[in-house]
Amino acid sequence: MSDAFAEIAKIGVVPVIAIESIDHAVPLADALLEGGLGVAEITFRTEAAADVMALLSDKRPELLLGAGTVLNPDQVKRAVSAGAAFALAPGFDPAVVEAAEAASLPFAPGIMTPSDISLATARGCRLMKFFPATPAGGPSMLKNISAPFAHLQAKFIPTGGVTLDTIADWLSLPEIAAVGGTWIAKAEDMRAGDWQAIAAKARAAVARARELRP
Ligand SMILES: O=C(O)C(=O)C[C@H](O)[C@H](O)COP(=O)(O)O
Repeated sequence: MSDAFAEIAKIGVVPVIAIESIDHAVPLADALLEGGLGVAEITFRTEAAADVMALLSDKRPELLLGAGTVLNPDQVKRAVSAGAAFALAPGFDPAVVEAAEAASLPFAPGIMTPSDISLATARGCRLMKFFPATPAGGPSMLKNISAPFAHLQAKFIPTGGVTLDTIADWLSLPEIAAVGGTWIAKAEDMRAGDWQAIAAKARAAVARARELRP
């Protein structure tokens, strides 16, 4: 596993962020860091994503910066030029895996079925996003679909419906590297400039992860 992914597994929580304005970038990063959360997945769900990553890799290099919702090879390139240290996607697209490999960008594709895991592991992936984790069946679903791949040391980041209250259900499984989700940095908190709320949610998530993985 890459250094970036090993670090994510150590932290145990990845905030998934759809950031609407470049003006939110530094205050958001500072809120996460103040909460003790040194990682962020900036998703390509918004226009601002690439500029936000470029700004943060310059101004807040201490934050482990990843690109999320990477849906095509062009976004892999944009993530790399913006200084992202890793990338994730909601689904599995071999063209994206290939582009990430060519760019030496650690990449975790999304999976939801044994077939997805089969395709992704055959393509060399060992860390995968389990999306949408909660509606797809929660921890017991992941436990079952990942069992045949355990000998490959496949690990997962569940996202989709994960909250502070369900972190424990996930992190107690050995095949989980970390949990992810948008509950830490909500769009409405960023819009309202409520950075303290984000710092508090980051702090609570980190504390919960540490309780489970001291
Ligand atoms: O955007 C991506 O690349 C994704 O893979 C999906 C996100 O991680 C989930 O949509 C987060 O889900 P919530 O925490 O329930 O809001």
